[in-house]
Amino acid sequence: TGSSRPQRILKAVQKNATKGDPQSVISAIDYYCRHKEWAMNVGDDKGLILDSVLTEVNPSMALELGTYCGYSSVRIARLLSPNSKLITVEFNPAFAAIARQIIAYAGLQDKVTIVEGASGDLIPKMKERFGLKSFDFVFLDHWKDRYVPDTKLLEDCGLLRKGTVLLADNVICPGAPEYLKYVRNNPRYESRYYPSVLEYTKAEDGLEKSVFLG
Ligand SMILES: Nc1ncnc2c1ncn2CCOCCNC(=O)c1cc(-c2ccc(F)cc2)cc(O)c1O
Ligand SMILES: [Mg+2]
Repeated sequence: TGSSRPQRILKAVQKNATKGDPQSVISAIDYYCRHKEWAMNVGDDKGLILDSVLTEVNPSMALELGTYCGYSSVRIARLLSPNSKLITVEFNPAFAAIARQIIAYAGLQDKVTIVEGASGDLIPKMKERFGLKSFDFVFLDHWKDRYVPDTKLLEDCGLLRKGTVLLADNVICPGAPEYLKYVRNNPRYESRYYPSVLEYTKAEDGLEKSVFLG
Protein backbone atom coordinates (compact mmCIF):
# COMPACT_ATOMS: atom_id res chain seq x y z
CA THR A 1 0.00 0.00 0.00
CA GLY A 2 1.18 3.51 -0.75
CA SER A 3 1.87 6.41 1.57
CA SER A 4 -0.82 8.74 2.87
CA ARG A 5 -0.97 12.47 2.20
CA PRO A 6 0.09 13.28 5.78
CA GLN A 7 3.05 10.89 5.39
CA ARG A 8 4.08 12.68 2.18
CA ILE A 9 3.81 16.02 3.97
CA LEU A 10 6.09 14.71 6.75
CA LYS A 11 8.60 13.54 4.10
CA ALA A 12 8.55 16.99 2.49
CA VAL A 13 9.31 18.54 5.89
CA GLN A 14 12.17 16.12 6.57
CA LYS A 15 13.60 16.78 3.09
CA ASN A 16 13.17 20.57 2.84
CA ALA A 17 13.02 22.02 6.35
CA THR A 18 15.76 22.58 8.95
CA LYS A 19 15.39 20.63 12.21
CA GLY A 20 14.49 23.01 15.06
CA ASP A 21 13.45 25.82 12.71
CA PRO A 22 9.64 26.25 12.88
CA GLN A 23 9.48 28.80 10.06
CA SER A 24 11.25 26.41 7.67
CA VAL A 25 8.73 23.68 8.62
CA ILE A 26 5.83 26.05 7.86
CA SER A 27 7.39 27.10 4.53
CA ALA A 28 8.10 23.49 3.52
CA ILE A 29 4.47 22.47 4.14
CA ASP A 30 3.10 25.55 2.36
CA TYR A 31 5.36 24.93 -0.66
CA TYR A 32 4.39 21.24 -0.85
CA CYS A 33 0.65 21.87 -0.45
CA ARG A 34 0.60 24.77 -2.91
CA HIS A 35 2.71 23.13 -5.64
CA LYS A 36 2.44 19.37 -5.16
CA GLU A 37 -0.82 18.38 -3.44
CA TRP A 38 -3.47 20.38 -1.61
CA ALA A 39 -4.07 19.64 2.08
CA MET A 40 -6.38 21.16 4.70
CA ASN A 41 -3.80 23.19 6.64
CA VAL A 42 -4.89 26.69 7.60
CA GLY A 43 -2.20 27.79 5.13
CA ASP A 44 -0.08 30.89 4.64
CA ASP A 45 -2.77 33.50 3.88
CA LYS A 46 -5.05 32.70 6.85
CA GLY A 47 -1.88 31.77 8.79
CA LEU A 48 -0.80 35.42 8.82
CA ILE A 49 -4.14 36.36 10.41
CA LEU A 50 -3.73 33.54 12.96
CA ASP A 51 -0.23 34.85 13.75
CA SER A 52 -1.45 38.41 14.29
CA VAL A 53 -4.40 37.44 16.51
CA LEU A 54 -2.16 35.08 18.50
CA THR A 55 0.53 37.73 18.99
CA GLU A 56 -2.15 40.18 20.20
CA VAL A 57 -3.59 37.62 22.69
CA ASN A 58 -0.21 36.16 23.80
CA PRO A 59 -1.97 33.22 25.52
CA SER A 60 -0.48 31.26 28.44
CA MET A 61 -2.86 28.37 27.73
CA ALA A 62 -4.03 27.73 24.16
CA LEU A 63 -6.35 25.01 22.82
CA GLU A 64 -6.58 23.78 19.22
CA LEU A 65 -9.42 21.54 18.04
CA GLY A 66 -8.33 19.58 14.97
CA THR A 67 -4.56 19.03 14.68
CA TYR A 68 -4.34 17.26 11.28
CA CYS A 69 -0.58 17.33 10.42
CA GLY A 70 0.33 19.92 13.06
CA TYR A 71 0.82 22.86 10.69
CA SER A 72 -1.22 25.30 12.79
CA SER A 73 0.14 23.74 15.99
CA VAL A 74 3.63 24.81 14.77
CA ARG A 75 2.33 28.25 13.76
CA ILE A 76 0.79 28.75 17.20
CA ALA A 77 3.53 27.16 19.36
CA ARG A 78 6.37 29.10 17.65
CA LEU A 79 4.78 32.37 18.85
CA LEU A 80 4.05 31.31 22.46
CA SER A 81 5.99 32.91 25.32
CA PRO A 82 8.23 30.64 27.44
CA ASN A 83 6.18 28.43 29.83
CA SER A 84 3.04 28.95 27.68
CA LYS A 85 1.43 25.76 26.37
CA LEU A 86 -0.73 24.52 23.51
CA ILE A 87 -3.08 21.56 23.89
CA THR A 88 -4.20 20.21 20.51
CA VAL A 89 -6.97 17.62 20.06
CA GLU A 90 -7.00 15.20 17.12
CA PHE A 91 -9.58 12.49 16.43
CA ASN A 92 -7.56 10.48 13.91
CA PRO A 93 -4.61 8.55 15.42
CA ALA A 94 -2.75 8.42 12.08
CA PHE A 95 -2.95 12.22 11.77
CA ALA A 96 -1.85 12.60 15.42
CA ALA A 97 1.20 10.38 14.81
CA ILE A 98 2.33 12.52 11.85
CA ALA A 99 1.62 15.76 13.72
CA ARG A 100 3.73 14.58 16.67
CA GLN A 101 6.70 14.06 14.31
CA ILE A 102 6.25 17.40 12.53
CA ILE A 103 5.93 19.30 15.83
CA ALA A 104 9.06 17.51 17.14
CA TYR A 105 10.95 18.29 13.90
CA ALA A 106 10.17 21.97 14.51
CA GLY A 107 11.59 21.57 18.05
CA LEU A 108 8.29 22.54 19.69
CA GLN A 109 7.47 19.26 21.46
CA ASP A 110 7.93 20.81 24.92
CA LYS A 111 5.23 23.43 24.24
CA VAL A 112 2.63 21.21 22.59
CA THR A 113 0.54 18.37 24.02
CA ILE A 114 -1.35 16.31 21.43
CA VAL A 115 -4.44 14.57 22.83
CA GLU A 116 -6.14 11.89 20.76
CA GLY A 117 -9.88 11.58 20.82
CA ALA A 118 -13.17 13.28 20.04
CA SER A 119 -13.39 16.90 21.21
CA GLY A 120 -16.80 16.27 22.77
CA ASP A 121 -15.38 13.53 24.98
CA LEU A 122 -12.11 15.27 25.87
CA ILE A 123 -13.23 18.83 26.67
CA PRO A 124 -15.10 17.82 29.89
CA LYS A 125 -11.93 16.09 31.15
CA MET A 126 -9.48 18.93 30.44
CA LYS A 127 -9.58 20.71 33.81
CA GLU A 128 -8.78 17.58 35.79
CA ARG A 129 -6.30 16.13 33.25
CA PHE A 130 -4.25 19.30 32.80
CA GLY A 131 -4.93 21.10 36.07
CA LEU A 132 -5.87 24.23 34.17
CA LYS A 133 -8.37 26.94 35.09
CA SER A 134 -9.29 28.24 31.65
CA PHE A 135 -7.99 28.81 28.12
CA ASP A 136 -6.84 32.21 26.90
CA PHE A 137 -7.11 31.25 23.23
CA VAL A 138 -9.01 28.55 21.27
CA PHE A 139 -8.43 27.73 17.56
CA LEU A 140 -11.39 25.81 16.08
CA ASP A 141 -10.39 23.80 13.01
CA HIS A 142 -12.12 20.44 13.38
CA TRP A 143 -15.48 19.17 12.11
CA LYS A 144 -17.42 22.30 11.21
CA ASP A 145 -20.64 20.99 12.79
CA ARG A 146 -18.77 20.54 16.08
CA TYR A 147 -17.92 24.25 16.41
CA VAL A 148 -21.21 25.17 18.16
CA PRO A 149 -21.58 22.15 20.47
CA ASP A 150 -17.93 22.36 21.51
CA THR A 151 -18.11 26.11 22.14
CA LYS A 152 -21.14 25.50 24.38
CA LEU A 153 -19.23 22.68 26.07
CA LEU A 154 -16.23 24.96 26.71
CA GLU A 155 -18.63 27.52 28.28
CA ASP A 156 -20.40 24.91 30.41
CA CYS A 157 -17.12 23.36 31.62
CA GLY A 158 -15.89 26.78 32.77
CA LEU A 159 -12.96 26.64 30.33
CA LEU A 160 -13.57 30.16 28.97
CA ARG A 161 -12.89 33.31 30.96
CA LYS A 162 -13.77 36.98 30.38
CA GLY A 163 -11.59 37.88 27.39
CA THR A 164 -10.87 34.40 26.04
CA VAL A 165 -10.45 34.65 22.26
CA LEU A 166 -11.98 32.01 19.97
CA LEU A 167 -10.65 31.94 16.39
CA ALA A 168 -12.56 29.70 13.96
CA ASP A 169 -11.20 28.52 10.60
CA ASN A 170 -13.35 27.81 7.50
CA VAL A 171 -16.40 29.83 8.45
CA ILE A 172 -17.08 30.33 4.69
CA CYS A 173 -15.51 27.21 3.11
CA PRO A 174 -16.50 24.45 3.92
CA GLY A 175 -18.56 26.82 6.10
CA ALA A 176 -19.85 26.95 9.65
CA PRO A 177 -23.13 28.86 9.29
CA GLU A 178 -24.64 27.75 12.61
CA TYR A 179 -21.45 28.85 14.38
CA LEU A 180 -21.56 32.32 12.77
CA LYS A 181 -25.20 32.66 13.87
CA TYR A 182 -24.30 31.47 17.37
CA VAL A 183 -21.42 33.88 18.06
CA ARG A 184 -22.74 36.87 16.08
CA ASN A 185 -26.18 37.06 17.72
CA ASN A 186 -24.91 36.34 21.20
CA PRO A 187 -24.50 39.08 23.84
CA ARG A 188 -21.76 36.96 25.45
CA TYR A 189 -19.49 37.32 22.41
CA GLU A 190 -17.92 40.21 20.50
CA SER A 191 -17.23 38.86 16.97
CA ARG A 192 -15.28 40.05 13.96
CA TYR A 193 -14.80 38.44 10.55
CA TYR A 194 -11.36 38.37 8.85
CA PRO A 195 -11.83 37.77 5.09
CA SER A 196 -9.20 35.65 3.38
CA VAL A 197 -8.98 32.68 1.00
CA LEU A 198 -9.21 28.92 1.35
CA GLU A 199 -5.69 27.57 1.85
CA TYR A 200 -3.62 27.41 -1.37
CA THR A 201 -6.60 28.49 -3.53
CA LYS A 202 -8.41 31.65 -4.68
CA ALA A 203 -11.72 30.53 -3.18
CA GLU A 204 -13.25 32.77 -0.52
CA ASP A 205 -12.82 31.75 3.12
CA GLY A 206 -12.11 33.54 6.38
CA LEU A 207 -11.60 33.41 10.11
CA GLU A 208 -14.11 34.52 12.76
CA LYS A 209 -12.61 35.98 15.93
CA SER A 210 -14.97 35.96 18.92
CA VAL A 211 -14.10 37.36 22.36
CA PHE A 212 -15.98 35.72 25.24
CA LEU A 213 -17.40 38.47 27.46
CA GLY A 214 -18.14 36.21 30.45
N1 LIG B 1 -10.77 16.03 18.13
C1 LIG B 1 -11.69 16.02 17.15
N2 LIG B 1 -12.98 15.89 17.45
C2 LIG B 1 -13.88 15.85 16.45
N3 LIG B 1 -13.56 15.88 15.13
C3 LIG B 1 -12.27 15.97 14.82
C4 LIG B 1 -11.30 16.08 15.78
N4 LIG B 1 -10.11 16.17 15.17
C5 LIG B 1 -10.35 16.13 13.85
N5 LIG B 1 -11.64 15.96 13.63
C6 LIG B 1 -12.23 15.63 12.38
C7 LIG B 1 -12.17 16.70 11.34
O1 LIG B 1 -10.84 17.16 11.13
C8 LIG B 1 -10.64 17.91 9.97
C9 LIG B 1 -11.57 19.13 9.97
N6 LIG B 1 -11.16 20.13 8.94
C10 LIG B 1 -11.78 20.11 7.75
O2 LIG B 1 -12.63 19.28 7.49
C11 LIG B 1 -11.35 21.12 6.72
C12 LIG B 1 -11.78 20.96 5.41
C13 LIG B 1 -11.40 21.86 4.41
C14 LIG B 1 -11.86 21.68 3.01
C15 LIG B 1 -11.99 20.41 2.47
C16 LIG B 1 -12.42 20.23 1.17
C17 LIG B 1 -12.71 21.35 0.38
F1 LIG B 1 -13.11 21.19 -0.91
C18 LIG B 1 -12.59 22.63 0.91
C19 LIG B 1 -12.17 22.80 2.22
C20 LIG B 1 -10.57 22.94 4.73
C21 LIG B 1 -10.13 23.11 6.04
O3 LIG B 1 -9.33 24.14 6.39
C22 LIG B 1 -10.54 22.22 7.04
O4 LIG B 1 -10.11 22.47 8.31
MG1 LIG C 1 -9.31 24.44 8.48
